[in-house]
Amino acid sequence: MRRDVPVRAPRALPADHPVLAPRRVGVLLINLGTPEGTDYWSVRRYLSQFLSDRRVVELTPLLWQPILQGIVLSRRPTKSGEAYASIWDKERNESPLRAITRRQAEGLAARFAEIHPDLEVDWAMRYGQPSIPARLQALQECGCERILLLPLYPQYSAATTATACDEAFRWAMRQRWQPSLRVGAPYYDDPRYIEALGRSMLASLETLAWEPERLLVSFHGMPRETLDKGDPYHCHCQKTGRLLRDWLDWPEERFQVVFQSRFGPKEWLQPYADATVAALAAEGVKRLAIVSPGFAADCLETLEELAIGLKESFLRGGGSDFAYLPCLNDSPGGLDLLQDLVEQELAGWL
Ligand SMILES: C=CC1=C(C)c2cc3[nH]c(cc4nc(cc5[nH]c(cc1n2)c(C)c5CCC(=O)O)C(CCC(=O)O)=C4C)c(C)c3C=C
Ligand SMILES: [Fe+2]
Ligand SMILES: [Fe+2]
Repeated sequence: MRRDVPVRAPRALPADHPVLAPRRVGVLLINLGTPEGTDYWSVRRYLSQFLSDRRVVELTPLLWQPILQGIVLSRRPTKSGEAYASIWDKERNESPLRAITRRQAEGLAARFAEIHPDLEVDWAMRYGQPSIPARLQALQECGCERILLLPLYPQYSAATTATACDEAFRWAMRQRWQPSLRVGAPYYDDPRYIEALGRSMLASLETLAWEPERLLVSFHGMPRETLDKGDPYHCHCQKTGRLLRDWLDWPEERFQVVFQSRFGPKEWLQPYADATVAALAAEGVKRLAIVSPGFAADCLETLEELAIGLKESFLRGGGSDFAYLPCLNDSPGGLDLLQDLVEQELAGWL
């Protein structure tokens, strides 16, 4: 039962009291990050910060830093810079990941403006700009005493979700007056996520003049050993895949979960997307569709690696039709999902 709390008239603050902004609630959408440009140094700076993160490469820095700074970062920035250049928005000088994440935040802010005017929506990147500490600081300065961190990763992994939270909590460690922080849960099995994906895929499939013989559901890979160490990422991916197949009612023998974007010489989660596509083409499969539900926004790994690179290798191997089905991005269905997740995670705060 609700207790009746006596309402007190607001007291005037003493003249020398620090100025306080009106109390607000903040939401920070967090994605991975992206370079500032496609030139060698911009990509090198970004990769250096990303690949020095011990949540991403779990080797001792004594061993890894000489390899990273001396070998990896001498060649990879050029190769990755060329890949970024093939998908870059030259007019705004930014990557798709950055543009889409910003539009997701703007779209959510517009939706909440009338229903929750005390809510502030912002976005940040774990690597590069805008940084998590800078945007948390900005939210705090505009009066957010409560902040929801929403890592835009449906499937949890230490290399993505945990490191985003680490960065936010490192900022909080330096604050005298910390805001109350909440973290949105992974949503890999949320029926609203599965349905949004399913509907978006059906809409994309309807635009094709052909029917896929196979549907590949591709997730970003992780080193195989992270599974043995207890990272739930692999299980989350498999569950998303299974729920998606059930929702679509897609025949099991024409459906496969695969892992893409392998980095380094170690074994990663299998089956690999590139090897699977090559094998399917060799088997005589002609028509292939692929979707990547682990990315909330299209990015280098989907637009360049899948929609360009994998398509080329499938066609070269003998395939005739290849369709990449886009991420939810800032589509109406994508924004409906984000709005539902935010409202759910803010229960009691609004
Ligand atoms: C969605 C989940 C992601 C997981 C899991 C993940 C793990 C992971 N990634 C690397 C190495 C690289 N990833 C790169 C790009 C990249 N990775 C993700 C997401 C996940 N990574 C995204 C969204 C992007 C694209 C960023 C963009 O600007 O569009 C890159 C950089 C590009 C390149 O040089 O290939 C690297 C490197 C590791 C090692 C890892 C797990 C341990
Ligand atoms: Fe990655
Ligand atoms: Fe990649």
